[in-house]
Amino acid sequence: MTAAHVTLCFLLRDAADGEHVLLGTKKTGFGRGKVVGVGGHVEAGETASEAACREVMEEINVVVQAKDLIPAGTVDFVFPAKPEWNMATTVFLTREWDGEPSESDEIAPAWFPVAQLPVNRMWADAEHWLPAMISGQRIAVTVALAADNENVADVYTVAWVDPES
Ligand SMILES: Nc1[nH]c(=O)nc2c1ncn2[C@H]1C[C@H](O)[C@@H](COP(=O)(O)OP(=O)(O)OP(=O)(O)O)O1
Repeated sequence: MTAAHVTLCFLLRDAADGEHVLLGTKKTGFGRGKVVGVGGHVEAGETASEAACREVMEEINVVVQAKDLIPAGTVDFVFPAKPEWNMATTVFLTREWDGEPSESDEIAPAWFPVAQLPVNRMWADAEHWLPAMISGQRIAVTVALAADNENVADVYTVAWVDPES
């Protein structure tokens, strides 16, 4: 599939009521108004790790070092009714960063309990892959969106092997 290469990076921390993940309300561009992961396009000459570190800095003002990124797998978002929206996503988790997440022009971050993700405000596909990745499963997921570009038509998941390990 022809697809833009993007990254997502999920910060994780433990709290009294269990594990929390940092998501954010997208303020601009693709997916505006939805609660999404922090991330964006991999630019020419960048690795996915470099892009993830840059995006967390740009979007939530924290420093994540590439060595602290935990590869979680990939998600290919396929929009059959809108192929120009197709995205090939490299997903990372991290438990280490410097700074306190804060709002940018692009995203308003907030912590959510992993056990209670705000699925009604997220892309409909997120519940099919995000909890599994946060739980430590390394997976390669293909999501086919429905004709409305919102609902999920199909999800296909296989084990993922890190090509860099
Ligand atoms: N079906 C889907 N479910 C989901 O959870 N995230 C999705 C998705 N389809 C796309 N995404 C994510 C992946 C990517 O991080 C993001 C889109 O990238 P960007 O935020 O960079 O796009 P924008 O066009 O807003 O920004 P620029 O790159 O600055 O133009 O949307």
